[in-house]
Amino acid sequence: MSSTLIRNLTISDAASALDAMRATRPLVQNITNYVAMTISANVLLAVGASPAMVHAVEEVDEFVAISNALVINVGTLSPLWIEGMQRAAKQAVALGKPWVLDPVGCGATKFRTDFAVEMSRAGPAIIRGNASEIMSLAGAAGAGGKGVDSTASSDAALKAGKALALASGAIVAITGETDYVTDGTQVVAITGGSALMPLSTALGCALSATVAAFAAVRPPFEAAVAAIAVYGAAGAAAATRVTGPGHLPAELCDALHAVDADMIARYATIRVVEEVNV
Ligand SMILES: Nc1ncnc2c1ncn2[C@@H]1O[C@H](COP(=O)(O)OP(=O)(O)OP(=O)(O)O)[C@@H](O)[C@H]1O
Ligand SMILES: Cc1ncsc1CCO
Repeated sequence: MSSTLIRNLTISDAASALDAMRATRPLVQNITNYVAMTISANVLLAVGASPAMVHAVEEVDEFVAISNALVINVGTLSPLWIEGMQRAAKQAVALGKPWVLDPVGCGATKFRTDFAVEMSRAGPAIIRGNASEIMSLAGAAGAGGKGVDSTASSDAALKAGKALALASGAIVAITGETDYVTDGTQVVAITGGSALMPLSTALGCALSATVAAFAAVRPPFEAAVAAIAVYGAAGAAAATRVTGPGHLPAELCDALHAVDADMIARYATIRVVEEVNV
């Protein structure tokens, strides 16, 4: 569990994390699904990081060693990829590199759920998923889910998210209309984004990649909050420029390229909803 006290985490912390991330341009290794690859790479480039989509078991040890952070996304899972994911997670933990688990579609099939549970125990710094995925990963009742889409609200998943954080030792980020970040004890709520975002595929996957970029320069709790606030602000700004979900990914990338403290303050909020007593 994170020992970072997050009481004072603000928009200006998110903006300073963004500056730090852009200053170092972290190399983010993505073992991600076929659907998410291009949008994740474009989002990372637009926000100021350097993406690489690398998953072959023969090269993951070397690639994790040169990366600053890693994403493991189980969206289009197959046995060969599983081996690469297991090996990459092990290497990241051994080398002290932060990695983010995106448990796409957890709950849809036993194969995917069992593997997501296995990976949640393999040392991720952060787990980011939609409400149904987080509830399923936590073993909570009523997770629902329709394939890779959520049928639950992030509010309903908060209790499960806290339990998952305590059980896994990871920071858990639950996305939806309101996004939550928790270490199992402290909870931060972030608003932003747009109801159009779930109508464009893989924007959650691309957010997980963004969270990894921030984890290269900030501790996991702060990284997750900052990345989600930056992304939510850019998503909300992008949504003002479109008439439907079709052009949203392009506008999102433009907004992520332009996002700064003013845009974050205008379109996102960060609020501590539970904190530890000190
Ligand atoms: N109703 C909503 N209002 C505002 N923002 C939303 C809403 N639903 C989702 N978002 C935003 O969309 C982004 C992706 O979150 P979402 O929960 O849809 O991910 P996901 O289901 O894992 O996506 P995918 O599997 O398609 O990659 C987040 O930034 C989140 O804040
Ligand atoms: C649509 C879809 N199917 C498997 S992964 C993916 C991307 C969104 O999660």
